[in-house]
Amino acid sequence: MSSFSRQMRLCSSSLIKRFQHKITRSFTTTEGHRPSIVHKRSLDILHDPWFNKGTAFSMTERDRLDLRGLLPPNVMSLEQQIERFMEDLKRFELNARDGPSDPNALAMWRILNRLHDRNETMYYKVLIANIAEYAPIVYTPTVGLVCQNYSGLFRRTRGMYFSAADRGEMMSMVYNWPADQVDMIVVTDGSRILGLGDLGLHGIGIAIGKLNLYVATAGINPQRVLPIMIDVGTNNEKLLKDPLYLGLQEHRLDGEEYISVIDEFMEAVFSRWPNVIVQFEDFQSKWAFKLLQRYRNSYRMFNDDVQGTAGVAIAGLLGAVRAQGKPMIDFPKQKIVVAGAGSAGIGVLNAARKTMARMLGNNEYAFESARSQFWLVDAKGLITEERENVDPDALPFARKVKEAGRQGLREGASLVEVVRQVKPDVLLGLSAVGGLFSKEVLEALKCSTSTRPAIFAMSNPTKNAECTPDEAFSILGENIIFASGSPFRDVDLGNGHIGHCNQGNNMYLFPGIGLGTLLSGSRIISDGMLQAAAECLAAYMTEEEVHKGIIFPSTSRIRDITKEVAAAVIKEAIEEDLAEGYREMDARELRKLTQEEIVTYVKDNMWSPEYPTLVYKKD
Ligand SMILES: NC(=O)C1=CN([C@@H]2O[C@H](COP(=O)(O)OP(=O)(O)OC[C@H]3O[C@@H](n4cnc5c(N)ncnc54)[C@H](O)[C@@H]3O)[C@@H](O)[C@H]2O)C=CC1
Ligand SMILES: CC(=O)C(=O)O
Ligand SMILES: [Mg+2]
Repeated sequence: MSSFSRQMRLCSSSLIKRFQHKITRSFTTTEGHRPSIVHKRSLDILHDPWFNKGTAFSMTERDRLDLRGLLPPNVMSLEQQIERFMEDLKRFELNARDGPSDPNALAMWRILNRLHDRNETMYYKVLIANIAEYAPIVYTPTVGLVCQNYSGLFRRTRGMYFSAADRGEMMSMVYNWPADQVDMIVVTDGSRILGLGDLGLHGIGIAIGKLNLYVATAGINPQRVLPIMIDVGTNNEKLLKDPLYLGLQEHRLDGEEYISVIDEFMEAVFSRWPNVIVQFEDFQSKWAFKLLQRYRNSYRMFNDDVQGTAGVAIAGLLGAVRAQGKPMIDFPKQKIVVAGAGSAGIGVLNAARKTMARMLGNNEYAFESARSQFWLVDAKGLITEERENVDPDALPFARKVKEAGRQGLREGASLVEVVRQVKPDVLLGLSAVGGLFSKEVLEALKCSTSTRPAIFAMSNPTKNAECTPDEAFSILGENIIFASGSPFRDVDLGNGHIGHCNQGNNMYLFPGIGLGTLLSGSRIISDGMLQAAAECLAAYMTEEEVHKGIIFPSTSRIRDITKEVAAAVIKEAIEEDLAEGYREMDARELRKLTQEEIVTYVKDNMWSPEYPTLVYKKD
């Protein structure tokens, strides 16, 4: 290049730069401050890439554009949004290179999530057809990883957010949701997400995951589900310090202040959608029981961790009795050690005690004597009546001191000591402590008096399982029953036999409980309806299956089992005179249905993903 032409180029490029600089300056000083006129509001703006600013919408804009409640409460700048995006992108590159936390699963979640954002019909068609393969992606275990990385993964908003800062506004905010009909809400306050602790606002991922299953397995119409996060702060110090955290950066509300937020939320959603069903999910135990007692007789609600888990565990425990070649009625003779005295563990114990009492004659004496079948171990060891400040929910299961002494046990005895002395039929873990059923504990279980001991390692996600099926089968041999909360592969025992790994997860019940309640039109969810759901699941497995150690159906059959569970719930609601009907099926018509007709009624009301023909009509 000649020196002349080089000079010309330099000159023209500096001119262009100066000119560009001018253009940019004039653009930012005039255009940047001039408002853009939009002819849209609410979700339509968030779904429009031209106008969407995501979490950067200011509070005044959110009010002006009916966006309040549709976004996480923390307002971000564009720079912060980019920082969050880049951090996520870098983490993804790192994961793909070093493979720390199953990058494939997270990559699959992203691909499925993008499809979910683009085309719900296609998304659910894919999910239903491949439910066994993708339930572990949209639900446990991957959903746990998603919640842990939520601020990086957040793209298009989904669901609603009510925060402590919205007090006094919730009754009007619910109208920002575009659907006039909502059948199912799953709500969390993010305080105990799976076994991962307080994840604050990021817990919305679990509400989304559960509702994915409602649509895929119970056929609830996806236009009528609503995931909700109630952000009352977080006690997770890492999130409190994270400049990119999407939730309120203050400690959790407590006491009356906390209750008043939840009360306001319940009033607001039931005032707009009087027929909605609200599933409480992953609330820390401290509030799970209190809120359940507070609302269960006045609202259509249930707590999945307390009641759904209990039903699944009862079905599994009855399956384990059958697998021993005994009739279910022998259940009250089972010795059961439970590790974990939180919402899930106590929920299971209460339901198991009631089931035993019913089998023993359903009187006070039976209820009292059933309690001696349980040993409850928490982080401080065996719970006895000697324990100071014992949680009132755990108190009914505290062992009497003298009785424990006769068994060679004492207050605070370790899990291994308890297993050694009790020689239980069942060892059930809902402790959120991965590996709690150590080699020593499993060795101790060899002394079980059962012909076929059962191990339920129910904590989620995978890394929190109390033990793996490989560990259980390798130490105890093939003559055991094994179930885990998150999915594991069956174990090849090397002798031509397979060690079956059951998935013992409330996913087998909550969709059917919700669907059955909806279609029965029951105003509450009674103990009887929950019991009917559990018994239906227990009876679903054939003798042949339980003898092979298969006590829960495979996830590929979950849509069918959900239909049966829903029918059982409806039948019970009719028998208890709670059913008020649904749409054209009024209470009188419902009462006329045979068992078979109830199942058909359920099937006919399950949404299936098919493209409808669309026509345009002006408002
Ligand atoms: N498979 C399923 O369907 C379900 C599984 N879960 C799982 O159950 C676990 C617990 O849930 P929550 O009861 O709500 O939690 P939580 O945090 O309220 O309770 C955990 C309990 O485990 C006890 N614990 C802690 N360390 C222990 C140790 N070393 N030995 C014995 N106990 C110990 C604690 O003292 C506490 O009582 C979670 O991992 C959750 O994912 C919960 C619901 C359903
Ligand atoms: C499965 C479930 O609800 C939990 O782990 O919390
Ligand atoms: Mg849960």
